[in-house]
Amino acid sequence: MALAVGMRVLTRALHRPWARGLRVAPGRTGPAAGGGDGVRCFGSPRVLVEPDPAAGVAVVKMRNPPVNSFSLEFLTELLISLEKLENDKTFRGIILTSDHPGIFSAGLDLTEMCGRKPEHYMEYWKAVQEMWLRFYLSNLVVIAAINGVSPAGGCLLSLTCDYRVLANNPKYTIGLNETRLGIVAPFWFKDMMVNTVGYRTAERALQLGLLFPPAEALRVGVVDQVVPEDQVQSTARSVMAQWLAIPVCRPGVQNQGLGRAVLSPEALGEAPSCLIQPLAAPDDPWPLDASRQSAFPPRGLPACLCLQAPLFLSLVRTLVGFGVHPKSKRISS
Ligand SMILES: CC/C=C\C/C=C\CCCC/C=C/C(=O)SCCNC(=O)CCNC(=O)[C@H](O)C(C)(C)COP(=O)(O)OP(=O)(O)OC[C@H]1O[C@@H](n2cnc3c(N)ncnc32)[C@H](O)[C@@H]1OP(=O)(O)O
Repeated sequence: MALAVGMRVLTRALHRPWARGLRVAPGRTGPAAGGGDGVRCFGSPRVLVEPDPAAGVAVVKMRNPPVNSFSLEFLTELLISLEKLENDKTFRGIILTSDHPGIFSAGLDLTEMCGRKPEHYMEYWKAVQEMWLRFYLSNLVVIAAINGVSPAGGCLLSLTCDYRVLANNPKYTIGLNETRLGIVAPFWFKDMMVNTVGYRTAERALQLGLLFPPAEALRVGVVDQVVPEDQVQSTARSVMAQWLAIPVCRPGVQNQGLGRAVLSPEALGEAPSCLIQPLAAPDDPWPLDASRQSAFPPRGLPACLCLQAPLFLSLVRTLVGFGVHPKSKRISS
């Protein structure tokens, strides 16, 4: 299904450039997550924050209908909310969830990735990287309460979290399905998966673009807990309490070196400029040999990405995931 929808979105974006405007969700106020008096929700059109100051926790709800895809506007708002919470010493942890049960996030907004100018790709890609880095390196404990389907970038976002609770609904699949869209997951997506589920499981999952239903997701370790749908939020809160009982939980982990396992100079900001590298750069450390050329375009590569072949190829070369050439087993760590 993800494949069909992905293709449909990409094709439509090419033909309906005018339809890419902002989707503004209505604002909302309400009681604090903890039910305390006088504490109001805040946030932005696409991100709702329900603070529970007494517990030191805020529930951050993604609300970018219809599928919480990562549009540039949404990423910007999400990062602003995170920064606000990080700068407010009241909070030590956040629970990341969807305001629209059924869909945690459809991942990157496919309409941001075709039919645009190179500057837009750079801006967009930078925002995607920043989202990843900021969540991954946050000094807040982040628990994902995954209350819906979570492919590709949606899965990546959850992988930045300290713990993942998934609702037990067979429709709520999770994984890095990029290859099914004819896209190669960037190396840092891949590294996050390797760190979470181990090399062999990640290798197979990325090559086949597997989306795991809850039981499988738990078995391979892409999520930490699967609970009945109506217990996702309460479980996330219990887990958070466990984490917050440790005085230096998240910074402590980073001090031990675990939190920076996949960081590299490329991840820290060079990728956008790599996006517009000439296709056959003379200093290419990994020249496009015949075997790899034959891998392009990958079967099922969306037409719009083919049209942007130079950009796409240099991106693929730079943001290495598993298996541009499936037998290469090239690991960029
Ligand atoms: C700058 C970089 C330049 C080039 C990039 C090249 C490579 C970089 C690779 C980076 C790695 C990529 C990571 C990603 O995250 S790619 C996105 C992958 N996502 C998916 O595969 C999910 C696709 N969607 C679905 O499977 C379903 O929509 C979903 C989430 C299961 C929900 O199903 P359902 O409730 O039935 O809803 P619909 O399918 O009817 O969808 C409703 C509506 O939303 C549109 N839509 C769905 N997904 C996306 C999306 N990712 N981006 C944008 N829009 C999306 C869908 O088309 C419908 O639109 P409509 O107008 O018909 O209402």
